[in-house]
Amino acid sequence: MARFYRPQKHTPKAAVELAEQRVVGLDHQGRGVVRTPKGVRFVAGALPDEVIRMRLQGKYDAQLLAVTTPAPTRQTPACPYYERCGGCDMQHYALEAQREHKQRVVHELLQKFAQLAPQQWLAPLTADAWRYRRRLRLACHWDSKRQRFTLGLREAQSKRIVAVDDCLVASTTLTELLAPLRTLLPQLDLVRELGHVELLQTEQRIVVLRLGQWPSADDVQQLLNFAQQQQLQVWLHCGTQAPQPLLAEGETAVVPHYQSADVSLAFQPGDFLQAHGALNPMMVAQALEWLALTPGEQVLELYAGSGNFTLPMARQGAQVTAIEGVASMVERLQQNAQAQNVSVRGYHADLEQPWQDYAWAQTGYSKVLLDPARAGAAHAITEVVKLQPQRVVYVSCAPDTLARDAAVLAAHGYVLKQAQVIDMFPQTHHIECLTWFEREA
Ligand SMILES: C[S@@+](CC[C@H](N)C(=O)[O-])C[C@H]1O[C@@H](n2cnc3c(N)ncnc32)[C@H](O)[C@@H]1O
Repeated sequence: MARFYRPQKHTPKAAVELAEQRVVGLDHQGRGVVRTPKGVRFVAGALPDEVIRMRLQGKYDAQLLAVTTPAPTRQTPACPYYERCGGCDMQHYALEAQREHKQRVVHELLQKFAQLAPQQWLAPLTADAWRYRRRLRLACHWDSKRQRFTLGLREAQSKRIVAVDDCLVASTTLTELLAPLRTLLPQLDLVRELGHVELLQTEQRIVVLRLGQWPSADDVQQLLNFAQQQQLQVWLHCGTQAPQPLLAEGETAVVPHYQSADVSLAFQPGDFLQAHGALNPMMVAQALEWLALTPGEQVLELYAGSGNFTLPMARQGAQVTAIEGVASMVERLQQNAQAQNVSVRGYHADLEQPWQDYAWAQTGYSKVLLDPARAGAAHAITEVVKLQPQRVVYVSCAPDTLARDAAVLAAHGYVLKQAQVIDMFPQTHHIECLTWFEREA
C-alpha cells in the first residue's frame, strides 16, 4: 500500500509568561533589557528600573504585559494613537531621559566596538520635540467592496493602517491636510491605484501622490482646484518617471526649496530631506564649526544629497568635491552651486564599490565630511583612511554602524575629539549623532 508523508500536526507551545522581572537597561532600539534564566530578552515599552510582567516571544524578545513598578521617568504618551501606530515608540519616556539615553547608547557602542570615548561630549543639540517633522508619509487603502478609503500611518510591525486625524510630531501645516485629503481622494478615479501620499513642509507645502500612471483629465482638474484652495503644490510620482509638479495651463513651476545653514537650497520631492526642519540648520552649523574651513581648502564630502552640507562649506570658500549615489540629486547639487555662484565638483558614484576607478579618489583632501544612510559607510571608511585626511566629521543616523566605522578610523590613528547627539527624532528611538575625528598618528 502506498504510504504518503503527512506532516505532523504542530501544536503551538503555550506562550510562557514570567513572574515579575526587573528591567536593567534600554537598548539602542529603545527596548527594555531583562536578564532571565533563559537569556537576555528585549521588551518594547519597558523602561530601566521598572518591574514588569512579560510573555516570552521568539528567541530574544518578550511582550510587555504590565508594569507593576513604573520608573520615575515614565510618562503618559501624549498621542492617542501611541498604542497602535508604529511611529513614536519612546513617548512613554520623559524627554530629558530620552536625550540622556541617546547619548549613553552612542557612548556605549563606541566603547564596545571601537574602544573609543570622545574627549568631550557637547550637550545634545535640541529644538522642538513636537510638531517638528517636515515630512510625513501616509499609507492609504481603497476598499472597493465597501467603497471605503483609509488614510493614515502604518501600525507597528504590520501592514495595517491606523487612520489618524493628527500626528503630534508632524508640522500642523501638514496634519491639517489630513481631513481635506480624506474627503478629496475617494472622489478621484486615481484612488484605486494610489500607492501612498507624502506631505512636505519646506519653504513650500507639497502633496506628492504615488501612482501607477498619469491620472485622468477630471482628476487633474480636481487636484489643481485642491492645490489652489489649500495654497500648496501637488506633485505626481507616476510609475518609473521622476516626480512632476501638476501645473495649470500657463502656470510656471515654483522650484521647492529648503533651508540649510545660511542658504536656501532647491530640491525635488523624492530627494533625501533631513526630518527636523529647525534642527537641520543648527546641525550643519555645528559641523561647519568643527571643520573650521579656510578659503581654498580641499574637502571631500561623501553622501552629499542635494547639497545640505556642500553649499554652506563652499560658501565659506572651501573647494568641495561632493559625492552622491543618486544621479538626480547630484544634478540638483550642481544647480544649487550655480545658483549660489560657487564652484563645487559633484560626482555620482556608489561609495560602497571599490574606489580605484574614481578620478576624485586621490590624496590631497585635508578634511572629509560624511553623512551616510543607516547602513553606514562600511567600505567607504576603508577608502577614506587611505586618503589620510587630517580631520573627519562623521554625521550618523545609526550609532551601531557609526561605532563599526569608528573602529576603522581608530585603527588608523584617529582620535575622537568631540561628539554630540542631535535630537533629530524626538519621541522615537532613532538617534542622530555628530562626531569629529582627528588624525594624530
Ligand atoms: C543621510 S542622507 C544625507 C544626505 C545629505 N548629506 C543631507 O544632509 O541632506 C544619505 C545620502 O547618501 C546617499 N547614499 C546612500 N547610499 C549610497 C552609496 N552607496 N553611495 C553613494 N551615496 C549613497 C543617499 O542617496 C542619501 O542622499
